Amino acid sequence: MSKNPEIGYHKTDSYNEDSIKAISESYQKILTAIGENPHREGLLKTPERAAKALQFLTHGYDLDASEILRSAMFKEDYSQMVIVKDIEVYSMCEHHMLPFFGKAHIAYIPNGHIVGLSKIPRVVDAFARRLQVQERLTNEIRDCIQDTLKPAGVAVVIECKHMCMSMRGIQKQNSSTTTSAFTGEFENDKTRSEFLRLITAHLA
Ligand SMILES: Nc1nc2c(ncn2[C@@H]2O[C@H](COP(=O)(O)OP(=O)(O)OP(=O)(O)O)[C@@H](O)[C@H]2O)c(=O)[nH]1
Ligand SMILES: [Zn+2]
Repeated sequence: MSKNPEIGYHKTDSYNEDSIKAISESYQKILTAIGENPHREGLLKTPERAAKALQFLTHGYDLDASEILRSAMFKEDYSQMVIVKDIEVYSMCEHHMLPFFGKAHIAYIPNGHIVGLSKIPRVVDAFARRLQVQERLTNEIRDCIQDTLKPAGVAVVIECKHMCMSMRGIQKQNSSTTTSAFTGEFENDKTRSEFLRLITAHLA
């Protein structure tokens, strides 16, 4: 898989064949362990398909989130809040390897540089497409933007539903989890409130 920041995400034709082979062999053993027959027709290609799916779902390990941001930073004299909201998040909890998914809302206040807007969702994906906990995902996005772009402040709010809490375990279908992380000017109540108001407002 590529680390090229210009690509920035996984290309479906660039699987790592050695790793696909190793994961497929493991999935074949899992099929046997759950009482299935991995040689029946419907399951013949399943280990390989599942291996490719897992490699896609964890392709963030091969991405350099800072490099993605650095590839599109522009000098600009704009110092108001920039918000990208409702960014779809798909990740996998590191405890059960089940999906958690929802939305991220991200803002920064430029300090000499702005960043190409698409790079913010790309940073989200680079960290989300790994085994994660929602809290670490939130902090990693904040730290990457703060350390690379060096803005006057960063705000990250993530709301997700965790399949490990709905389809198993406590089996709560409607609960969701919100996490947040702030730096700089967003540690100030007034700026943070403005951000929270804007991400809940329906402007369109
Ligand atoms: N803080 C946090 N916890 C998570 C996240 N994803 C899953 N978990 C929790 O991780 C915990 C693991 O707890 P354990 O008691 O070791 O696992 P378990 O026996 O499967 O727990 P139950 O889910 O309660 O059945 C559970 O409480 C999950 O809800 C996450 O992103 N952040
Ligand atoms: Zn879990």
